[in-house]
Amino acid sequence: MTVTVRFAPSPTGQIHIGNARTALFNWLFALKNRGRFILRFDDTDAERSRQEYADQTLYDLHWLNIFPDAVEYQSRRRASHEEAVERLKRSGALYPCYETAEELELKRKIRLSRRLPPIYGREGLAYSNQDRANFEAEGRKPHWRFRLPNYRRDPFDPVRTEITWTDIVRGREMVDLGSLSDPILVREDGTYLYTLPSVADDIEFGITHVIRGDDHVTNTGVQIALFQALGATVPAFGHHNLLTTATGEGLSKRTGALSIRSLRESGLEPMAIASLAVLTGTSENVVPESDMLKLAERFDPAATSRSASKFDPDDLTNLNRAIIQAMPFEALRDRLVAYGVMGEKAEPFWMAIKGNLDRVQDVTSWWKIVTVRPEPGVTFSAEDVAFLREAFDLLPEEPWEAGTFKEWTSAIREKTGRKGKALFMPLRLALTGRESGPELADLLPLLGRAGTLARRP
Ligand SMILES: Nc1ncnc2c1ncn2[C@@H]1O[C@H](COP(=O)(O)OP(=O)(O)OP(=O)(O)O)[C@@H](O)[C@H]1O
Repeated sequence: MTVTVRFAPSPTGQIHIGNARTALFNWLFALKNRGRFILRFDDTDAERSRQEYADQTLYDLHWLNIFPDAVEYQSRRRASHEEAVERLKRSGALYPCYETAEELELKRKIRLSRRLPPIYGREGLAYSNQDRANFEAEGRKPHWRFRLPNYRRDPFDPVRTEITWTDIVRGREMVDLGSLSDPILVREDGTYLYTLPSVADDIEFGITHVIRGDDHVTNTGVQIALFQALGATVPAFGHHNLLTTATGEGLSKRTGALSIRSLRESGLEPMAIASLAVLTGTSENVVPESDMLKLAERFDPAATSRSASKFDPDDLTNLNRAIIQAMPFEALRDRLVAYGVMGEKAEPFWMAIKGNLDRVQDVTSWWKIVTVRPEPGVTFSAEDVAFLREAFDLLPEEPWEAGTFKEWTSAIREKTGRKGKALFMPLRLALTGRESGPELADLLPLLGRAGTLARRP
């Protein structure tokens, strides 16, 4: 059987780094198992769902190097959901209830006062045809609840209501259906809650593994029961921990915090984001992987920790730096052109500069420093000006070789008696206008003799 997974966001905002974690867990699982990855938009909430968010999600996934085998929209699958509802009604697994929200609240209070669990008492199951006709005559419309099964292991065992499964991420898991109300699957107005379309579509698309955030663990107990009630094979389930902001707040598509779009627009590399989204909150070291197949090799869902994991933007910058440093010039040539970095100096410039960049876009300022002039703002003491003038006068004639910089600084040391920081910092400031940056030995050939002398104070 082909492994088939799905990522099922609601198109109600910009997907964030936590959603990307779910998408990547599924994508890497599919890659590892040569399986299929379906992107399913859970867009049955017509009020909040928007096509532009769906389009944006697909764009974000492509940018992260996730390429769905199929894209589906739940809103276009109503007929298939209705068919599942009819089957459940026929088998008695779905039953009509007529209580208003106030009546339900009152019942809940009464059960609590009697020290019974505050769950729905299944009164709807007891209605006669006449009761139902009376409710309808009052103008009430039914909502439909799914009768959760009670399991009896053998006739001598008490009734068991636990559903267990072996979670791909968390190991042995159990949900006690006895502690839950029979869930409403169809509202009074005929619209569906999340559970039914989700299970009906998982069945129809042949989903073999449902991998998602642990906000769904309890849903899974109910959903397994629903798969069974619909006579379908129950897929395997995996629930990974959720990501939070660095200060521990939850993420939501509606706020736009840590959205993939904002991370992309801030100039981060997709593999830095993917590496962090997958490896953070696991027992794996968060080290950058430069392509998806390598990340897939590292990916082990069972290594994921159970508690929520804080997403630290500083980690992301460090990963980004490491990924940039490992990038061959060829892979970047076209992108650099877009920043104006081109010509014969482009490659040696990249090699000299790449270890100093947080983001690729930072090349612009360095390119200007190298090809035009240092950023203004440095003022030298009279003593340093004298030193620099002396130093620049010692600059060797061209042609230059690999050892030219060393030769120059040895001559400066000998003539001026300066060494270490006292020698190198004024040189660096004069050549680049900055206190830190690439090796001066690598920069010098880029400046050339004329360019270097032009920086003499
Ligand atoms: N913070 C998070 N960390 C990891 N996974 C998450 C996080 N938030 C949501 N997910 C997962 O992303 C998938 C898509 O979920 P959904 O579309 O409901 O997103 P959401 O961000 O939870 O929703 P909302 O639209 O309410 O902000 C689900 O599998 C869910 O478990």
